[in-house]
Amino acid sequence: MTIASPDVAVHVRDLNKQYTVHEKEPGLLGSLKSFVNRKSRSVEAVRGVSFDLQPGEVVGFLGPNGAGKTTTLKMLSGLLHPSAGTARVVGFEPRRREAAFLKRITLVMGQKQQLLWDLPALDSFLVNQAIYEIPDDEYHATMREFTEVLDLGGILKKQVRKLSLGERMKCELAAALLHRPQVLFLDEPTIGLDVNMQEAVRAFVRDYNARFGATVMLTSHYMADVTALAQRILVIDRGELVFDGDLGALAEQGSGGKTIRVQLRQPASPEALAAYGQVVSAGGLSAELTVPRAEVSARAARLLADFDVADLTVEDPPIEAVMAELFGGQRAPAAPKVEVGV
Ligand SMILES: Nc1ncnc2c1ncn2[C@@H]1O[C@H](COP(=O)(O)OP(=O)(O)OP(=O)(O)O)[C@@H](O)[C@H]1O
Repeated sequence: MTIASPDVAVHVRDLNKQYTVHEKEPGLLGSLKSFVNRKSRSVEAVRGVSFDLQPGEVVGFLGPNGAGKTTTLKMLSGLLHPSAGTARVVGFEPRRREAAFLKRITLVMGQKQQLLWDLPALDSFLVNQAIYEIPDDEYHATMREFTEVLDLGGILKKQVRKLSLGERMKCELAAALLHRPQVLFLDEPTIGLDVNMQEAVRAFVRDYNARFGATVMLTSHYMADVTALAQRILVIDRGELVFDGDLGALAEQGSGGKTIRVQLRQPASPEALAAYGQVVSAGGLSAELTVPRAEVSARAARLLADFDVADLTVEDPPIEAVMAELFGGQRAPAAPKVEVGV
């Protein structure tokens, strides 16, 4: 059933996805064995996930490899049917893939290409114009904007196969957003790109969000993407949502301390600073210390009292450090259920 005029952009309740994986031992004998005694394994990729995204929100969707991010985004785009639970995106049930729904969303997968390989990107854009029934004037206006913002001028007429990865990704983004979707599911949109190109993609997404009030759900292994774009973070681990909050609150999850950076007017030795925290770097007039979270104020006050301090800042640990702490351990994946069938 389709629900019109939603208050929330994305509504997810108790979403589950199980994959059934058939297993076969290697070689001819393995093939014969699987013929008479087929083994299948059920993988619970997404388990009981619930969240709502408000219109215009930009949300970072993080988690270790195999956590269930792509599976969730595919369910929200209607490419996969949930095994159980509810998903509504701008009021539509994604699995139905209604035309009105597809016009409002897009899914960009950094690892998969959607452009026609042997043709110039411009031809793919025209195909998308026809698919999404974009009126000519809107198409030309959007193309003008995207060409300028993404600097597509010199590459639109080149065969896609001859584009660099960065150039191709810019064209992929333009093609995927040509119909001005309200909800963007971006799965690793900057993967493999150099830092300049990553920044260009980020700037484009930020600008699109600001101008069209689009809702964005973004996965990325580059934390800079997430910290630059997302106000809110969802963390999924082994199929379950384990965190939903802002970046600062995520940093609190780690046991690591905060970073105090000081700029001094008189040089101080690392030994002198060691009494105030764990010295990460020191030398001359600047120093960086890690201090236990609970003692930040007291240590900062002592530093200000004991040294001639020109500047002092307190920062959360880099989000990479928090994620590495949360997921760095080589934990076994959720124990799969093994089913033996004939
Ligand atoms: N088509 C499939 N058939 C069977 N199992 C699958 C399939 N796709 C994904 N899985 C399994 O589901 C789990 C979740 O995979 P998913 O791709 O959603 O994770 P992810 O968080 O996107 O990982 P990554 O960051 O590595 O891309 C993994 O255990 C994966 O092996």
